[in-house]
Amino acid sequence: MDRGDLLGLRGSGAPGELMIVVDTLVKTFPGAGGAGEVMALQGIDLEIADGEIFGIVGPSGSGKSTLLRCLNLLEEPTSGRILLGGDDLSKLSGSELRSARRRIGTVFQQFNLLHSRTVVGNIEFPLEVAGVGKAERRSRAKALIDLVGLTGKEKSYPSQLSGGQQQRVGIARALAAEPDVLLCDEATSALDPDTTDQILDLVAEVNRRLGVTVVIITHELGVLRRVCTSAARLEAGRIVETGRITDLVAHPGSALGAAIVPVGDDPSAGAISDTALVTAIGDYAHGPWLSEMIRELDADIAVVGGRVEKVGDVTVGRLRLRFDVGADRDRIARFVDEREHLTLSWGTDTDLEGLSE
Ligand SMILES: Nc1ncnc2c1ncn2[C@@H]1O[C@H](COP(=O)(O)OP(=O)(O)OP(=O)(O)O)[C@@H](O)[C@H]1O
Repeated sequence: MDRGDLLGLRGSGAPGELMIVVDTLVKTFPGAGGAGEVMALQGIDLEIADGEIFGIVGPSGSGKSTLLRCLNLLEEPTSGRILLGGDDLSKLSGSELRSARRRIGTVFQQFNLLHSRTVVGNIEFPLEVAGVGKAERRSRAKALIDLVGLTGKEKSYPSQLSGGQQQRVGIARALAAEPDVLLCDEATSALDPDTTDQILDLVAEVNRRLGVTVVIITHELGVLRRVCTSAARLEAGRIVETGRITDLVAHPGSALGAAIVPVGDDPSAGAISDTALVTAIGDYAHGPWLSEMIRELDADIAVVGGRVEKVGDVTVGRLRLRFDVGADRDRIARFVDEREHLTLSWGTDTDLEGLSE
């Protein structure tokens, strides 16, 4: 699929069309010192729609990097398939494989720039390797420098740039071959919080203007909140939950949703099992649903925790509520069920490893 001229800005891809399909992907490595095999990926199924910004999270050793390396064709799957825009990558070899590689750009945590080359030289490098002529290289590099906000820095070397500027070069270089997919491997982990936000905003702009599908490996909840449209959580080489971010947040049983909008422990020291976590999504989060609940249920309710977050461009409010002893849980459930934008679960949140604020 041709992403077109970078100078001509585009909207995102056809909604609903799948860009990446991972089908029963298994990856094993030989164990160290003759020990048995390490099964890094144990049958991953994943669908990523064209134009999405898809986050992948999980604790250390859960298989995130292995999955990313299978997606950018640095690792060969042991079994299973990866389809990119409908093409089965496992069936490609030689020149087809090389051109498939150019459909995927990768941005690294440590930028991985060539220190002996200028900004322009770094961005042009993948185009040189691909045999693109000089005039075309220059014009693409210029458009990308503009896009990532580095105009005036063309002749600087990486050592003369801040971390955020170096990552802008990393993003421009990854986009040089006009890929369909941008893979970001902990691309903001080496950056301070303000620079992280600027780089995330750039990734979102690239996604919107070029229509590039973005896959982000991250341990930062802020990344999921700020830019991701969907996410998957890995544990021990398997996907344990996946979905649109707003659906995960609204879903009462979702550990990832709870981590994205955490309410925290109940400081009133009562039993958590007696409290309910109520989530309100969108405009409803701004509305008087709590007073409605108190009126309609004629209940005494204490608010013992709460948080309101912007998740993408949707507001999500979560409250931990303590009802009076003997409250009618069925009636409370009915009240919530009758309202499309409210969900409720009783009891505790699960603590997730490998995620930080
Ligand atoms: N080249 C390799 N040889 C042997 N085992 C490997 C290799 N690469 C990864 N593994 C093993 O596969 C499992 C998954 O590793 P992977 O690096 O994909 O996890 P991760 O979720 O990216 O971890 P982290 O967050 O720490 O980077 C681990 O048990 C790891 O030790």
